[in-house]
Amino acid sequence: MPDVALTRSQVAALVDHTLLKPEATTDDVGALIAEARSLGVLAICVSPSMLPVRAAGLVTAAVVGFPSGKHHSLVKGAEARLAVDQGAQEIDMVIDIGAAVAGDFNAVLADVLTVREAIGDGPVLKVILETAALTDHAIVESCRAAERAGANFVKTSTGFHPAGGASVDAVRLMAQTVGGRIGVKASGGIRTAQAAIDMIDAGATRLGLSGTRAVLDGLPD
Ligand SMILES: O=C[C@H](O)COP(=O)(O)O
Repeated sequence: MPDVALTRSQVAALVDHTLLKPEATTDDVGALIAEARSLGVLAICVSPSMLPVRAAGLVTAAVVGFPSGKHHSLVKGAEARLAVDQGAQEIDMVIDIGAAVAGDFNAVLADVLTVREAIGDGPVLKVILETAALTDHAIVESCRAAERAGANFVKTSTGFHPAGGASVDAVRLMAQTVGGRIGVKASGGIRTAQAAIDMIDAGATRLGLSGTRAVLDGLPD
């Protein structure tokens, strides 16, 4: 994808403004919503216990099986169902990263399918692979499994794994694998406007940011 001179509003339209810190309070989420509105972003992304929220005009996303992914699939499904019942329009679930590391991509597919079946076809389902902890082969096969299971996006990272967050190489590989059939969300450690542009140039169609204002302030109006 050619390097394009994206404007502040064009990038903002791709952003899930995110607050997933364990210490986050309902007041913090209220401030997140106000800032999201002021920044003109697409969505907010919060922990499921913070729902329901009053975020009219914004898309509300909630994480599931976060951040380890080591929850039973049925627990992830129930968590996702409850989040949707409490107003989430998008679900960002974490796969069982160990299954991907072990090459058990049928288990990855079953995990994602369980959540998809729990929420139905309406909500957007994004699947967090934790790409910094995976080989290129595991990234490719996990993308394929997620797509087969009905994911709407594949997503790089939780932002909480010691292996790191999003990389341009991982985003490019994910984008090549899904071929535009589903979205690619880059998240985890994206701190500057240039980093955001690089991810978009590599094929990211959504950005998960906690430091959204700093990223957008680096872009032309
Ligand atoms: O999308 C979810 C991530 O937690 C955002 O990562 P970040 O806090 O490094 O921007």
